[in-house]
Amino acid sequence: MSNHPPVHQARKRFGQNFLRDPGVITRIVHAIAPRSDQRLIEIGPGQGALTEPLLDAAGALEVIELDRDLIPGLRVQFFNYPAFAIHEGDALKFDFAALAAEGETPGKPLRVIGNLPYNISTPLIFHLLTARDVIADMHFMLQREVVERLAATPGSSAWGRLSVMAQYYCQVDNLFVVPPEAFTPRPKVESAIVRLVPHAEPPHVAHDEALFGEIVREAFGQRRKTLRNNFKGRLDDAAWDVLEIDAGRRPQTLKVEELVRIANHVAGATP
Ligand SMILES: C[S@@+](CC[C@H](N)C(=O)[O-])C[C@H]1O[C@@H](n2cnc3c(N)ncnc32)[C@H](O)[C@@H]1O
Repeated sequence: MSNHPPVHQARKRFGQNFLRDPGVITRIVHAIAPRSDQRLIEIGPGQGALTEPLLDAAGALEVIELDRDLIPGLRVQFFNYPAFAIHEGDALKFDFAALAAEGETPGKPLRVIGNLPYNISTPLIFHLLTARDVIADMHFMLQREVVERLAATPGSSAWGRLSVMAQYYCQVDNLFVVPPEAFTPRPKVESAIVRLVPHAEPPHVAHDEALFGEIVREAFGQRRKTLRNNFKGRLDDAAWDVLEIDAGRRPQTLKVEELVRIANHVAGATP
């Protein structure tokens, strides 16, 4: 059992919407299924809605919290848990690879969890993807629309750069929707829980991942244009023939594997 935290006024600039619904909290913890031999990292513990059941299940937990005013409350609340640690700071700048290399179990992959502030969710996911080698999996509560983009399939309206980059590096599962009433204060939009599990090896390997990222950005830069127009400076009709991709298609229809094929062709063609 934890101690009772002091009263805190939710702050908009830190994207604070605190989870209050015990049924939703149980469902999230159940989906994560934490175990005592795992290294759990929670981003943005807030007032500990997820922290407490995660700690009870795993026995150990580290949190990263940016709002300094929440830190004393967390210290009081989890005073009785010896294996609870707080990292004060910005998760967007946090070195997850260095964290995984240190501590009592260096090298143990991290399980990252967070009910994330909506304003930082996409950059934070891109930041975490750079540390994917030290991450076992990630479970996030995000704006429902962002989860739908992460887990989209080619051809759908939600399919875009975020879907491609997430699915290049991870298996992505849209788990369930969480209504605004589950939080205080209530957000204006619906939320959803997503699971991202980094692939040990990407199923389709881009030889130059930075170039792959550029190609994906260019592909979706102007969605209404055909591939021929979007890649005018890079690929001519002969190249599209070699790639066996119809240059009259829209970027929205491209699969991850096709984007990898384009990037690898461009990489090969670049002197
Ligand atoms: C949506 S609230 C979730 C709070 C709590 N986990 C819950 O479910 O009730 C987001 C939390 O992330 C924290 N936060 C915001 N920006 C952050 C950042 N860049 N790095 C770490 N924590 C951040 C906020 O202060 C807040 O505690």
